[in-house]
Amino acid sequence: MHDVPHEIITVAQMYAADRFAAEHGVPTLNLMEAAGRAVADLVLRRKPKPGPVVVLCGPGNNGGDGFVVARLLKARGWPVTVALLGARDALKGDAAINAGRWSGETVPLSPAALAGAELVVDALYGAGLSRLLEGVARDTVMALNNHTAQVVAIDVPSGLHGDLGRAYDGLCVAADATVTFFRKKPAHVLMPGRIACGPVTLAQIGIPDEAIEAIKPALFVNGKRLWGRAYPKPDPRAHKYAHGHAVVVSGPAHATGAARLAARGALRIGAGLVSVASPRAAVDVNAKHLTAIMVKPFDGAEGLAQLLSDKRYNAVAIGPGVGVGEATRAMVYAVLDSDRAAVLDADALTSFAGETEALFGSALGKSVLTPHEGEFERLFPGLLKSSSSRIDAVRTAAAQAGCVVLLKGPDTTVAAPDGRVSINTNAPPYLGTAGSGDVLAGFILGLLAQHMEPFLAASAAVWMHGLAATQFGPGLIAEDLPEQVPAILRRLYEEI
Ligand SMILES: NC(=O)C1=CN([C@@H]2O[C@H](COP(=O)(O)OP(=O)(O)OC[C@H]3O[C@@H](n4cnc5c(N)ncnc54)[C@H](O)[C@@H]3O)[C@@H](O)[C@H]2O)[C@@H](O)CC1
Ligand SMILES: Nc1ncnc2c1ncn2[C@@H]1O[C@H](COP(=O)(O)OP(=O)(O)O)[C@@H](O)[C@H]1O
Ligand SMILES: [K+]
Repeated sequence: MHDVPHEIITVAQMYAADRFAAEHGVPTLNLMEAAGRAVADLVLRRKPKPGPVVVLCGPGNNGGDGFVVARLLKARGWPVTVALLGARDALKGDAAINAGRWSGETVPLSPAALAGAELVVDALYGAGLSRLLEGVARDTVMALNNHTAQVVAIDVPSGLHGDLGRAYDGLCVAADATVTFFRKKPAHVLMPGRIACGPVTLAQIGIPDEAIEAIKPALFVNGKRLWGRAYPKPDPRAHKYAHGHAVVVSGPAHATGAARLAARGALRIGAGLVSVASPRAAVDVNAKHLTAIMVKPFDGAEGLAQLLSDKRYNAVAIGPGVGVGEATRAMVYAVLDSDRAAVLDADALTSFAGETEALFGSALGKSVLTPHEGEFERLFPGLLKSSSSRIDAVRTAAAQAGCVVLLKGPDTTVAAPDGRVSINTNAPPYLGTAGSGDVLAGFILGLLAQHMEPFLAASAAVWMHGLAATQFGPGLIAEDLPEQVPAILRRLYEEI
């Protein structure tokens, strides 16, 4: 398994990690030296030939890191200028010490200081900046974002808030690459911060790893490190029922494709058997288009309840294509009453707009809700806007619903009611194509059928979905996604 740490820590937790290091005998000055060295190393990797560098240094420790970078690059013969925000004698602590060790050219920060730079190191502010950029810092960042120099940001692109994943008023440095320390912060994975960072390098600078055990983060980059150990693996003793029997509820005769996309996703990801529960009037069309997947006729919510009384069906997905209204609400209750692991998606969510109290009051514990932003707004009106970040919004939603909630998007966020949250970073924009969400519901369903717990199943499915899209590439349509799974699984089984 790859060993880039997957925990994400908040700004407050980062300060706690610093304190932990200091209490365990690691001088903060050493951390700053190692941080600056990691940044200088990245600069040398990105630009092997020396050229004019301007280091923008701010008034805090981020600026202190900048002074270290300036010194290390100058020592290798690079032409380096430091552009300092504020007075040099206003610097404190380790930053002041490193400013004292800088013997090169220092000019006041201004847009003019960027002239001639081929590379700019952004050491103005770190992840803890709790206000918008103002004055000369603002003017310089605006000039920098229109400049041709490549930009390497220290910790975060200045102006970006580490916990929120955005700048207060939208203005932050647009970096070509970012180096951060110890663990990623939310800003490195949430949109639009992720774009402002460019590729993020995680540098270990001497903070003991035990600090993570003390901090106990509940936020994770979605990936194998999070769910690899829980992922269902081939077992020579198993038979198809050991891999679960997944059911997807089909819509009426004119809207059956979505259910079949989900069903195929569930089958490809390894459910032992998959059935499409089909309204009788849609049996013909479903049967014509399905082979390995079975068709099970039913009528109405009562019929669905009767069907699900067969204990061999252990996971159910409902929503894609089923239509909005009372009939769907009744079917959702039939699914929840059956006490199976469940995926509630699309119309199964929209049908509860304005009536969420009853839904959240029922036994949702084994369910995963998979809204996109529109559906999320219908279920949790105003929550996205009133929350400080997407992480807080989805975490609150999961606590309110009492089950796993997955908010789709380029930074798909999955939250469990116990507070765990994963953020996905591998999804390409061409996933925004009709029916890709239906396949995602099927992937989750297939993993639930294989007895994975809902938070890890949902997270793993999101990651597989993103990788399937990346692997197929541009031109993707929803049908392509399940067909990418075999190649992904072949590699995955070797890695977990
Ligand atoms: N965490 C770590 O383990 C390490 C962190 N280092 C660096 O330290 C940085 C964090 O240092 P700092 O906490 O000094 O952060 P900054 O360097 O972002 O500076 C904060 C400064 O900005 C100003 N500021 C921020 N918010 C303000 C507000 N609301 N109102 C007024 N002024 C405000 C203040 O002057 C404050 O001193 C990180 O970004 C990283 O670059 C490194 O030195 C190495 C070790
Ligand atoms: N810009 C984007 N980048 C990455 N993934 C995206 C983007 N836009 C949409 N997606 C993904 O595409 C899928 C769309 O699902 P959904 O909105 O339910 O559509 P549909 O109902 O057509 O299947 C989700 O998994 C979502 O995360
Ligand atoms: K910075």
